[in-house]
Parts: sequence; structure tokens; C-alpha cells
Amino acid sequence: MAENQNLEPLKAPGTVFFIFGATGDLARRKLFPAIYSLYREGKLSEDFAVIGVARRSRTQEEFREDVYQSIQEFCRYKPEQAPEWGEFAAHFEYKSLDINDIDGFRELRVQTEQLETKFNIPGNRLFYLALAPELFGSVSFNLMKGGMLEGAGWNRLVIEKPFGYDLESAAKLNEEIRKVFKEEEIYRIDHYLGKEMVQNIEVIRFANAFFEPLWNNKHIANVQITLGETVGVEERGGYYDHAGALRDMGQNHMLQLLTMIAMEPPSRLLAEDIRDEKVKVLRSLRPYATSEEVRNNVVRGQYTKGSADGKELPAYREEDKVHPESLTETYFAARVFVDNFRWAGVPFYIRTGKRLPVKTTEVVVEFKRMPTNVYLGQKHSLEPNLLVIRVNPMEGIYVKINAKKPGSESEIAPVAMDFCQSCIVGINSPEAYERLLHDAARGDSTYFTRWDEVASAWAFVDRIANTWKEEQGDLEMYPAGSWGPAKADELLQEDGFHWWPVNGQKEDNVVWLKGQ
Ligand SMILES: NC(=O)C1=CN([C@@H]2O[C@H](COP(=O)(O)OP(=O)(O)OC[C@H]3O[C@@H](n4cnc5c(N)ncnc54)[C@H](OP(=O)(O)O)[C@@H]3O)[C@@H](O)[C@H]2O)C=CC1
Ligand SMILES: O=C1O[C@H](COP(=O)(O)O)[C@@H](O)[C@H](O)[C@H]1O
Repeated sequence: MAENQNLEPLKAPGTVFFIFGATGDLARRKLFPAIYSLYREGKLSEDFAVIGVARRSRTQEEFREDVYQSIQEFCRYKPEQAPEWGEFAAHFEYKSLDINDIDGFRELRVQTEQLETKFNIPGNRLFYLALAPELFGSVSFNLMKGGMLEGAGWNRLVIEKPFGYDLESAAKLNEEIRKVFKEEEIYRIDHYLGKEMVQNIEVIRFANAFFEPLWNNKHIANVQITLGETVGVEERGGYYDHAGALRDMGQNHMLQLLTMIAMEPPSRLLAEDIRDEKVKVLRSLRPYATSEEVRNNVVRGQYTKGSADGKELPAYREEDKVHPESLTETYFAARVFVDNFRWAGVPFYIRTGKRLPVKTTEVVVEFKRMPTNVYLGQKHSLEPNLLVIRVNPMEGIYVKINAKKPGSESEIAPVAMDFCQSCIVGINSPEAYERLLHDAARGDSTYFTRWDEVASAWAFVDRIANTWKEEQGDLEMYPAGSWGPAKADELLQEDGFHWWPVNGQKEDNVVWLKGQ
């Protein structure tokens, strides 16, 4: 049922969606709601089915009730009072199965074929592994052994992060999966690539005549990428204490954002052309050659006790399932260089942390200053122009320019021209998982990471992680609710820059012009 009859959504073809890990957190918070939103927006074929798979026992009714509750709680469309709920829920079935149990997969095959007949589905099967990565290899193998890949249509494997712990483990994992699935059948999720504004970076860059000519080291002084989180590790202390911020956010989301900013314009907007350009950026990252270079360019931190909004916050080491003497970083910042003609000499400063003062993902492109200041004697020196891309939770862009202060004789003030996409009434951006599930079902792998991207990102990150493993003395402590270690500010100060305020920290001297 299309929510807006004027839109003609690109429908996914008839597909059976298998959610392995159907009783887990990701399925509940993201995947079932994404499927329902796609249904409500008319982006699913009427000929679809969803089979939830996990070990726990569930009757079909109990499973459908779980799905209902998850959608009610987490979806942007609510099923209560929706007349089509019963019709939608009838497409859901559950199969209790341990992924090591090959007989279970044979039973799953029978159940699948029955559903394909019942809903007239042409044999397309999408296997979403919302499971611990250690299980990916076994699931792939048992899908093949159990005859699950012998349907009449296509097979696609969608896998979650983390994709490995380092390059070596990622390569091993990839090898196991590739024994069963071809690269073009594998859709590696990086949910940041499903975010509306991350995809918009491409459009802002390649559809605007006044950005692209300036998008290089002649005009850009530096780029700052911030992925700030207010949350701690929540219930994921066990996983996080093993991973840390560099692996959890750096290897994937941060480097992916950097590639979107730095890549060359592809000649065609096809998945492989875009991914080719992105991987070139990853291969151009200047590797830190020595541990001294790591120390000079990368800062790591861990949060201690602190407070935010008047609430006391515990130290990382006091969090559930975290080692009481843990040396895992909950924050890192780095100065990164992309060694190619376009970006030679331009520092990219990236930072991410848990328990920072605001939840925000933001990219600031700072342009070089004017060659000379003819307005000497002004109260404020001329500020550099900024292009700020707000990814999340605010969506939009703003451009900071210098203009005559309205009403003044000749005073110059920075003016922010603000296009706040998320402020527009009626815009209800799809969740990243909606977009990505829809793309996977339509066979569009543009916003999924290809193996060579994953491998190049690990190669870069491994050098940092290996140095950190050998030398543990540089872990900086920062109070929960603060902006992280002061050393991260020094990274920029050394180059004559500073972090620009991000969402939630407004600059006093800036005049804001709001637009839509
Ligand atoms: N939660 C999130 O927001 C995010 C999660 N991820 C990744 O997604 C994956 C899943 O995460 P999450 O949902 O949080 O994890 P959970 O621990 O909540 O869920 C794991 C799921 O796997 C099932 N499972 C475990 N072992 C088996 C088995 N042997 N056979 C069949 N099913 C099994 C569990 O069901 P049962 O116990 O019933 O068998 C459960 O449904 C992980 O790789 C995680 O890193 C990535 C990004 C965000
Ligand atoms: O992948 C992850 O991302 C989330 C942050 O995602 P966002 O969409 O809310 O910005 C992070 O909390 C988590 O640790 C990490 O695994």
C-alpha cells in the first residue's frame, strides 16, 4: 500500500527475507521496523515473505506478536489501527534452528518453498545475518549444504559489522563466505552509508557548480569529521571492550564518510564506479609508518566518571561487562592525509567518542582564508568560509560566509545560511536500514562496502591498533560529558586550526539565516 499515491516507489521484486538472529536486538530495533516502513511506502512487492530464524522457541503467533511490538516501539509508521496489519503479518513466519544444525536447514528449505508457492514468490532469497560474525561462515556453508541456495531466483547475503577484528581475521571471514557466495552476492552493511545526508554528500558535491571547482587543496584548508555520541556502551560492554572506538566506528563509518568527501567524481553513477573511486581514496591514505607517527597523529581516550544534563554518569570501567582495568579507547581523534593530487597537504581531522556532550555526525569543510584582508580594523578578523554537512540527528547543510552585519555601518559578521532538511514539515527521512534493505532486494550495492574497501580500511587501522597494543601509556582520560581529551585539540592547534563548534554549540558572533 503506497502511503503517498503521487510517488511511484521503485518496488523490490518478490523476495523471501530471512532474518537470522530474529530474536535479537538488531532485528527488533531496526530490521522489522525497516520492513514495515518499506511495506507502508509501497516499496515491497506484494509477493514477499519474511522468515525469522533463531534458536529460541516461538509459535508463529508469538513471533508475529514480537514483530508487532518491535514495530510499535521503533518504527516511524505505527501498526496500531492500521487495517492492513493482519495482511502484513501473515507474510511472517518463524523457524527455530541452531545454525550448526544441518537438518534444521533442510526443514527451512521445505518451509521456504511452501511460502514461495503460497505468496507466488519467484525464488529470490535474501539472507540477512543479524548474528555474531563468528557464525557467518557456518551459516553460509549450511545454507549451501541444506539446499537453500537452489531456488529459482537470486540469492543475496547481507552481513552486519563488525567484519573482522583486523585485516587477517577479516580476510579469513571473507574467504569462508566466498566459498559459498560470489562477491556480487554479498552486501556488507555500513549503516552510515544508508543515511540520507551521507548519500546527499554525493549530490552536494557533484550537482553544484560552486562546490566542485573548489573541492581541492588549492581552496580547502582542512576537513573535520565528528561522530559524537552521548551514550556510553549500554548493553554492549562485552563486545565494545574487545573492539574499542577505532574498530567500532573508525574502520567503517568514519573512513566511509571520508571517502565520500574525498573521492573523485565517478564517470557514471553505477555501484562499481562509485566503489572504485572510494577504494582509491582508501588506498591513498598515508599510512603511519612508525609508532612515533601514530603517537603524533592519533589520540585515544577513555571516559571517566562525569555528568551531563545534571545526571551523574559512570566511568567506562564501571560499565557492565567491561574489564575494571580496561585500556580500551572510547574516543579517538586522528589527523589523516589523503596522498593524491587533489588532497595533498590537506589534513582530515576525524574524531569519535562515547559520552560526549552531543549526539552528532557532522562534516566541516574549512576553506582557505582570503589572500588578503582589505577589511583590516574590523572588530573581528575575517573568518574562513565553512561548508557544514549535518548528517545526524539534524539533517541539512549550512554555509558560513562573511557579510555586512545587517543594520551596521560596515561591520562584517559571519553569516550562516542554514538549510535544515530535518526541520521541514513533512520530511520523514527513511531510516538507514530501510534504504539498505530496499537496495539489497533491488540488487543495488552502491551503498554497501566491497571487500577491497574493507581490506584497505583494515590495513590503515591495523597500523594504529598494533602500535596501541604495544604501547599503552598514551590512553588519555576524559570526564563523561566532556569533549574528550585536550590532546585532540592540540592536533589541530599544531596546524593553526581548531575544531569548529558542532551541533548544539552555537557560535555567538554568527548571524543565522534560516531557510528550508
Ligand atoms: N544491535 C545493534 O544495534 C547492532 C548490531 N550489529 C551487529 O549485528 C549482529 C547482531 O547483533 P544483535 O542483534 O545486537 O545481537 P543479539 O545478541 O541481540 O542477537 C543475536 C541473535 O543471534 C541468535 N543466535 C545466536 N546464536 C545462534 C545460533 N547458534 N543459531 C541461531 N541463532 C543464533 C540469537 O537468538 P537465539 O538466542 O534465540 O538463538 C539472537 O537472535 C552482531 O554482529 C552485531 O555486532 C551491528 C550494528 C548495530
Ligand atoms: O555501528 C555503530 O553505530 C552506532 C552509532 O550509530 P548512529 O546511527 O546512532 O550514529 C554506535 O553507537 C555503535 O557503537 C556502533 O557499533
